[in-house]
Amino acid sequence: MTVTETRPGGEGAAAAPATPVLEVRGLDAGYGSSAVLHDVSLTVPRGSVVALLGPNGAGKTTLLRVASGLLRPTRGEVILDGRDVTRARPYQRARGGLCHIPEGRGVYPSLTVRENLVLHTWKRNVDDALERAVANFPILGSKLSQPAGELSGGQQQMLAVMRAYLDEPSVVLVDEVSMGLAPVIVDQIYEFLDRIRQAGTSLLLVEQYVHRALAAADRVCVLTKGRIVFDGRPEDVAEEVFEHYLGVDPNHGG
Ligand SMILES: Nc1ncnc2c1ncn2[C@@H]1O[C@H](COP(=O)(O)OP(=O)(O)OP(=O)(O)O)[C@@H](O)[C@H]1O
Repeated sequence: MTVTETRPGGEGAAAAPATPVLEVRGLDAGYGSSAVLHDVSLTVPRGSVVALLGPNGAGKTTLLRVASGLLRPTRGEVILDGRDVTRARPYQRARGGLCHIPEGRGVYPSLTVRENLVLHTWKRNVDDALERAVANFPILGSKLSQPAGELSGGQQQMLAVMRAYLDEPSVVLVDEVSMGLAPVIVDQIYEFLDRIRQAGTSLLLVEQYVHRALAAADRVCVLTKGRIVFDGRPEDVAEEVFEHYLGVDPNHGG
């Protein structure tokens, strides 16, 4: 185990254990006159992993953007740790315990690996943070002085996901973390996310590999054309949902 501490659940007093760490209720959102999300509600129970699945263009990234405050909904609420943050700015939600790891490599390419890590040590001792990063992803240890832009895609993703540990969030939104990566690297990143989860952090995962997401998740929400069409346990996802909405064989691959 390289991540062992229990998460405090962000700034201020932690909410009661039964309070979901994140809830969105009745969200409508879009871009200009283009409506994307329609009456979307979703709950991330404390300590759980929720997989948000759905076809391309369904609105998964849009939902994460609304949850983290990058996009203002036209209707509905976002509740973080029992507090209504619908009107809160992204940095206020970050201070409240929400960490958003966006699609693509969320690193500063011209800064060194060390500098990228140190940017996320506002809650931590720098030496401890570097040590933890290297313990989780040893390859980063030999690259601390290199610009992050010179790392491979997988190494950049390792660096990006370290925020899920360094920021000490209560909930992490992870968007397409596997995109374009070799399966062996994806395995390492999922092992890291599992350690984060075991330490008490909740996760909302958008993932293109349906079966990998189902294996990691306690709960699954399927979004299609901006509407939730399934919300339940991974083992209860019906064949029809796999075939019609997710486009994968219920038993293999994907
Ligand atoms: N910045 C933007 N401006 C206008 N329309 C956008 C913008 N971002 C996304 N959209 C549109 O919103 C819809 C939902 O996009 P979104 O990226 O949320 O879907 P997604 O489910 O994450 O898709 P994917 O799996 O392909 O990443 C799409 O029709 C997309 O074209």
